[in-house]
Amino acid sequence: MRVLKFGGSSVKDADRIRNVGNILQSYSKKGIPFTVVFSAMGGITDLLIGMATKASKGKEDYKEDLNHFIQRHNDVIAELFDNPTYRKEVMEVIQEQHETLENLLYGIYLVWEASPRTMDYVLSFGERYSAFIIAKYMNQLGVHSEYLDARKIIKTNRVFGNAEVHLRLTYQKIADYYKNRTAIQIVTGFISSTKGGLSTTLGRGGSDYTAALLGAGLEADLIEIWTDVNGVLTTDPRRVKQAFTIPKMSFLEAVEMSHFGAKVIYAPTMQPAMDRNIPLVIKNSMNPDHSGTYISAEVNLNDHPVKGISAINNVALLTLQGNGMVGVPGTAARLFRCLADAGINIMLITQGSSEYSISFSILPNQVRKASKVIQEEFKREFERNDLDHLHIEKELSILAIIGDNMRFVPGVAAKMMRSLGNNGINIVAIAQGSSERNISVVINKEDENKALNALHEGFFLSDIKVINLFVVGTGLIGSTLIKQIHEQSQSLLEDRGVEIRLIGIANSRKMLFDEHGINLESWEDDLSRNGEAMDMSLFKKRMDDANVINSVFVDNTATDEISRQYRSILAESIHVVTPNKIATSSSYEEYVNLKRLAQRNNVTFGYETNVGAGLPVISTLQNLIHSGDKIKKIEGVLSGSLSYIFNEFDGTTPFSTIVRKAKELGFTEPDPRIDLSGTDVKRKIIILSREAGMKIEPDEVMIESFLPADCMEADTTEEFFERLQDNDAYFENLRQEAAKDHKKLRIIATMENNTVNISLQAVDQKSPFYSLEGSDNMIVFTSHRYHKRSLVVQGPGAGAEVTAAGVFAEIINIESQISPS
Ligand SMILES: NC(=O)C1=CN([C@@H]2O[C@H](COP(=O)(O)OP(=O)(O)OC[C@H]3O[C@@H](n4cnc5c(N)ncnc54)[C@H](OP(=O)(O)O)[C@@H]3O)[C@@H](O)[C@H]2O)C=CC1
Ligand SMILES: N[C@@H](CC=O)C(=O)O
Repeated sequence: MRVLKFGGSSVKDADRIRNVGNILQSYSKKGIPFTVVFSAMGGITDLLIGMATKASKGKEDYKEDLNHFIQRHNDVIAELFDNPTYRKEVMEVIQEQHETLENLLYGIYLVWEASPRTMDYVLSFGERYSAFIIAKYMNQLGVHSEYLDARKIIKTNRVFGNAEVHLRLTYQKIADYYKNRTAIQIVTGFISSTKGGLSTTLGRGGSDYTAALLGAGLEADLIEIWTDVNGVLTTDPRRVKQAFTIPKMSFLEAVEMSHFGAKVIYAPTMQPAMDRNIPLVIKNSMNPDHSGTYISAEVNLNDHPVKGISAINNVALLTLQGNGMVGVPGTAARLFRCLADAGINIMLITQGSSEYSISFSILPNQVRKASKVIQEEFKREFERNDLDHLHIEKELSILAIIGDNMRFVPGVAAKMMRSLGNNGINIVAIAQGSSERNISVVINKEDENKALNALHEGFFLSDIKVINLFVVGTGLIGSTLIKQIHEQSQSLLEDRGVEIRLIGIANSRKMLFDEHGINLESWEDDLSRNGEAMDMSLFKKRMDDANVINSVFVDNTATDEISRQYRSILAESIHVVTPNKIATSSSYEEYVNLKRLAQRNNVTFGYETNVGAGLPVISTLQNLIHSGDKIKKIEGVLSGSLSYIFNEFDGTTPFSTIVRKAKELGFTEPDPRIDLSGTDVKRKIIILSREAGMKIEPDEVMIESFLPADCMEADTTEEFFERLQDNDAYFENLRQEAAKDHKKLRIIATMENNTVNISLQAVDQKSPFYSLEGSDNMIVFTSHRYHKRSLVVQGPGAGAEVTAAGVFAEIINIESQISPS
């Protein structure tokens, strides 16, 4: 025998009832013996409560609710019953019920009173209507069924609203009633009666309870709870898109999950099933082929240590602390006794072994009462300052990871803390039950979504990791980066299990956000059409508000307006990746602070593309240093644009024309004066020197300027090009002087003996820099280990594709940092 139960959402209208009819018909055809419990149609119980409450206050508009109630049921009957005989039969009975309910409400309206006892009677109409209509409908479908009012078989005490069941009597009545019945019994959920026949109700989750009682009374093989989701999910799917069905769980795991907010099944209702060891299955009436979640006594040691993640939204944490608690027996007993006497439910308790404090969480609406009873109970201790003030924190959430096998697997708690810590989520309190089936943390409510996603990814989605991008700067590098991400996204997902989502994007004019991911094909149009005015502080706020895990801020601008924000962004545990060199080459203090902040917050500060664009220059240097090498000298051609300009400058084309070409090719900075003045090279050699261990400030770099003074006095880029043109002969002269000695012109930066300089040099064939091509950079490291022959990094040092690829690589590498294992 199976007991099936369908909740209100599964029978909320005629279509849904037809769907349930199909499910039951197929069971009947397969010859599976079953009985079915029904809740009231979705929304009906609330409607009944509303109309009775209005009537009890003398408000005549209860009649509107009543009409709505009558209409909803009449409509369903009209839609379901095409057979006139059945329709007539159903309507006659229902019509009578309408009148009874109408009279009952009128009575309440007259006496201005709806006691819990009357209320239970009013509420019984919801389940009685649904079960009766469906029983008749099943007969119309050809499935021999009978309506069973559960008040006949479920007997309770007289605690109206939340009655306690007389189990033995109820089981006996169930067994007796079902004996020798051939028709399928269609039973009202939620309602019951006293021995004397007064209507009672079973409280929250009552229809599930009815099913569990029937299961136990009939010694069923299986209880099927049909709802509108595919079983118990790993976590709330409205918060975590990737939540999925837990195929199997133990009774105790299900109890833990439901205590911590999972609404699929109400824990106490499972008790009869647990007592008699009857498995339950949670299924979706809208997706009957889905196997749902199977809940039984079985604990499978091969199962994942964590089955689900639950959250209780909005709790308060109270902390009682003071020296007067240390070593004093009975303090905790007094605390919890006074709270229990006040009817305050405690959801989580934690006490450090120092015994200096006890923290516990309760619902926020009970804080005032709790505070009052604690002040009274510990009046003397507070007066003598043995206890400090009661500390109250609100706007918190409890998150719990749940699983039977956690106790056998070391490192689960560590992984939980790491997943939260890596995403900058502060933990206010931690508790673990001695069953080790549950580890709970208290966090700020505003972090709840992010925390659920972080934990879900950490424990369940090791195969797919999401990186959420916030990109500022959509010029040459920014737009190339987005293009590359778009082209690569499918294979990244398939080959590396990395999903990159562009959540926010901005240029100097507009910004646009979409927490589900901005379209990587139409982003440009979307940004210009739908974007709002760019405001960096608002951009940061949006980033905070999105509160998504694994957030990466990418700065593709060339301005310090944006790089000034890194500090506060890193402090929020958001990774920063940037080709913009301004921050790392500004004051030494800023450079060190940013690196420390990133380290402290467990996030990446990625600036590999600051030197050599896509070339592995900084990482090579860092590897040398980390492995204990000492850098003696760094010498390099560090500017891609200047390299290109001097490689092309062979006397056939004027200098100024080649500079223009370098800009067109995307080798120069947005403002080419930054390259031609040596500022860009200066920034790069500062960064390399710092990486090599030198505490250098920008004003300590010596630059031998090679530009005529009037060029640098130009106010605009265009004027700069005109002045360069005026000086073409000067540059040609420099070139010819060098060529006379078979030399080539190169801008070379050097760091040696704690001094750093940049100069225009004419180099001969013996120089490693002589034979550079295109936008080549060449960086020569001489170190203790590389002293006979230096270590050389060479390759294109500028250009949109290589630079964007370098930025992209740093973003992808963050995946290893967010790896849960
Ligand atoms: N080119 C190369 O080979 C290399 C470049 N880099 C670095 O890459 C960075 C980007 O260079 P590139 O793409 O050529 O520059 P672009 O001038 O092409 O793009 C700059 C982008 O930044 C935006 N921007 C400027 N100011 C702001 C602001 N205050 N707020 C928001 N957005 C702003 C611009 O907006 P808008 O579109 O509205 O003007 C534009 O989208 C630079 O820091 C550069 O040094 C590093 C290595 C190599
Ligand atoms: N403008 C820069 C680009 C890379 O940083 C250069 O010319 O090297």
